[in-house]
Amino acid sequence: MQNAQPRIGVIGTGAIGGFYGLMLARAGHDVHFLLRSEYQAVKERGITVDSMVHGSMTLNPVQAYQDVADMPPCDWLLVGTKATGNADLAPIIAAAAADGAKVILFQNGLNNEEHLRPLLPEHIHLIGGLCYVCLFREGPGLVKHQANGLIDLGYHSGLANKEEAAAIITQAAQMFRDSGIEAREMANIDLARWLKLVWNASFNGVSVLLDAGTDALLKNPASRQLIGDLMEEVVGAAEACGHAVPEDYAAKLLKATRHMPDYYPSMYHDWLHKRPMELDSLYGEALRLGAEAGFSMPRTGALLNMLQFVQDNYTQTE
Ligand SMILES: NC(=O)C1=CN([C@@H]2O[C@H](COP(=O)(O)OP(=O)(O)OC[C@H]3O[C@@H](n4cnc5c(N)ncnc54)[C@H](OP(=O)(O)O)[C@@H]3O)[C@@H](O)[C@H]2O)C=CC1
Ligand SMILES: CC(C)(CO)C(=O)C(=O)O
Repeated sequence: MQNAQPRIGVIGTGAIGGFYGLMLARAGHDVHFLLRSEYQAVKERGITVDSMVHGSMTLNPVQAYQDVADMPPCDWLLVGTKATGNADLAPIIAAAAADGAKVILFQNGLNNEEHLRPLLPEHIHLIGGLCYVCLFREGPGLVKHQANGLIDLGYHSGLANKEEAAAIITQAAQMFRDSGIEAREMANIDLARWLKLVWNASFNGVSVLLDAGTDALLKNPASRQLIGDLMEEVVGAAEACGHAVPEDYAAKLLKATRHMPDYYPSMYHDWLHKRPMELDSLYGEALRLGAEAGFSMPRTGALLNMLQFVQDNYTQTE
């Protein structure tokens, strides 16, 4: 049974979960937030998004939970955790989901839905969501929003037929648009993931290794060349896997990045705070799929090896 007003749950209230959840709540939706380390701070002071686009926005009080067992069953679930924790995600999603719930996986990388699907109950509709937004956590319950917000949404799997799946995506897109967020309906979620990866596989890892944001990386000819070459490699892999990438896609992304404020990607913040980086979903999966399609990605492979070294150093010394 769906509620008259759909109930929305946010699993993982960090930068992405905090921002999109707050935007939906601000538009009048009934939003419930699952938190972990920041639960107490959010219970006391709420969630604040300091946005360079919308100004400062605070949601207080917050319908916040520390234990998924206390959450009411939700019709929509927005998953804003890092892909590194996906092995533990399925029981949490299943516990928070109403019958026939629509679960939107707001994560970067490839094949996230592919790995999660077999672990989820059949009744759940699984949707991929790619967020073109610049956010980071400044402190407990405090999110900085620097730019953008567009979401690409595509149905991955569930009991819906083709028409029903398209209707679910239209409904999701409308819910975000009504809350002031641009949303596009994507017929092919795998293509949407590859397109997003062109930016993430290049900027995310290089920002960590060179300890630099987008402005510095684009200003220096050597790093600009490296970013461009990495982008072209991912475009090549996507095409080898059968995806039609728009013409001059890498050049267009580089141009769009010049118009963004100086930005340090989400992986940079993981490195800064010595958290696991999304190495497998951003790099490992692309290398595997590329290799299966007979496409070699030497630059991406080298980047992954260096990032693995960096991560091993800080995880093994703690
Ligand atoms: N930041 C951005 O601008 C963008 C990020 N993305 C993608 O979005 C995804 C989320 O990134 P982002 O929001 O930056 O990450 P954050 O680290 O800011 O947020 C992740 C949140 O998930 C919480 N969490 C993890 N596991 C659990 C759990 N088991 N129960 C409850 N909460 C949990 C974390 O809590 P805790 O603090 O306790 O660890 C944290 O609050 C990633 O895949 C990223 O690549 C995509 C586009 C842009
Ligand atoms: C491409 C970008 C900056 C969103 O626009 C992003 O996905 C990230 O920081 O991980």
